[in-house]
Amino acid sequence: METLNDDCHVLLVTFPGQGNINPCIQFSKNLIKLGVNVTFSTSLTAFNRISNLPTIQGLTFSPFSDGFDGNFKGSMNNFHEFNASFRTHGSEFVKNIVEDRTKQGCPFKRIIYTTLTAWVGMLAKNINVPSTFLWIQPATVLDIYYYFFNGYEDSIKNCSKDQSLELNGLPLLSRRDFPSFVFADSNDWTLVAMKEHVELLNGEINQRVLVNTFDALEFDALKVLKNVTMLGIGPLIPSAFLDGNDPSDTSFGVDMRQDFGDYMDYLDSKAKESVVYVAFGSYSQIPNQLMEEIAQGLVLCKRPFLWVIREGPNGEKPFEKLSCKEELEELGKTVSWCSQVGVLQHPSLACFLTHCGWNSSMESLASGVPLVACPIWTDQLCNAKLIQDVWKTGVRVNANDEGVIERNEFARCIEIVVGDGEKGEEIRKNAKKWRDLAKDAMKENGSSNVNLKAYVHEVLLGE
Ligand SMILES: O=c1ccn([C@@H]2O[C@H](COP(=O)(O)OP(=O)(O)O[C@H]3O[C@H](CO)[C@@H](O)[C@H](O)[C@H]3O)[C@@H](O)[C@H]2O)c(=O)[nH]1
Repeated sequence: METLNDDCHVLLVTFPGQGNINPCIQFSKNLIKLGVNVTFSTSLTAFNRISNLPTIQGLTFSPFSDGFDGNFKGSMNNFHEFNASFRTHGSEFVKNIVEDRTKQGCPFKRIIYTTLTAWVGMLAKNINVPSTFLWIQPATVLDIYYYFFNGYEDSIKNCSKDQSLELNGLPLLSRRDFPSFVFADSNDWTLVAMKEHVELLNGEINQRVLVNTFDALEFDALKVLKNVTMLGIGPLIPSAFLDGNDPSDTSFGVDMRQDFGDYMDYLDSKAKESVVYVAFGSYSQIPNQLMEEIAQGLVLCKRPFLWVIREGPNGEKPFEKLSCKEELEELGKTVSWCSQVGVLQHPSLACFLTHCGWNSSMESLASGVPLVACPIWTDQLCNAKLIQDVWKTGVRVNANDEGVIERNEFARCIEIVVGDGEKGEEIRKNAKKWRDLAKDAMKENGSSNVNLKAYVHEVLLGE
């Protein structure tokens, strides 16, 4: 590790979701290894839910009030209002902390802002502080928003179910492959946030945008934006699972839910590559009907499973509503939260039935675990396309004519991925290939490591 240098101190602001905080924490650890100090900020609503913040030299946590402090339930129930409040309070906070540090004679070198917080980039411009955008979804998804807001809105919105759209640098995309936000109302805050990101990018020249991906994974997609340089600096997952240089770095360390740790014995007791792991990230609540079909699909497969079933924001217990509870209890195990990066490394894992959140996608890719892709919304739809058709590390479930993904479909896809057929063999081989390439990217001379070092030396230390 290089010597920490307080002249090189950045402020990192992120949206307060687990799927945002995890990669940002890992990014901070990687910056610190290169001698950069990081002040990490997001809202108190998130911080109040993390029971044990990690102590890392060079990392300072600086949460701010978002108007919903301590009221996680309230924030989840009214997301639009929460985001507006987060943004107003956050803008005040960023202005004040930047001013304070400048007055103290140790100004921030840069503000780093992430997906969904373009307002931080806009504010940085207004107060004349340089900023960098860290995009924590695939480059392909950023490219799609870039095309969407630069002349392709109608072609994308009008792309029908049976049509494919050709966009330079991207695979052929059909309607179901686009991030769902592009079909949202133009006033929807998620689409507005993406528009702000693209407008900021349109106004940049020669800036670097950091992306949680790696060169080999999205070689062409990383070249789509012409006026800025996209740099793959991922996968942003604990380094023990990648370069192995720091065996103690085995978790993000910032879980917002309690991990009871009672599943490793279960995994230990199972045969090699036998367990189906099921999890849908940290945010989406799965509709009851979908839960039931997944449950029945697992019963049909008769394979051991580990299924993360989170409580709803109002304390709902979705497992209790399933009609096949007893059969499920005999076949496998459910938990309310787990250390997913740890679980994905376990030799007993056969496949991961996932919603294709980008962190889950990268974590499984870096662990060589093949996927059954069941995307729900946002980037997950595009991620599923990349998983099935570009990297060929999994299969995507299909809905029937009524839009229902049936139990037989879940069973069919799981069997393809873990069964003896040729397709399963190919998928498992690809999963191992991409795992090795992900690890290569994070090695000393790997592309992501070289890209991050160049950013730190040329942009942060060189300023
Ligand atoms: O039991 C669990 C379940 C999840 N996780 C972790 O939680 C994170 C979940 O992230 P992700 O897979 O990306 O899902 P979401 O939480 O749904 O993430 C949101 O944010 C992502 C980044 O912008 C988007 O790609 C997703 O679509 C969006 O839903 C991952 O690091 C997981 O390892 C655990 O540690 N334990």
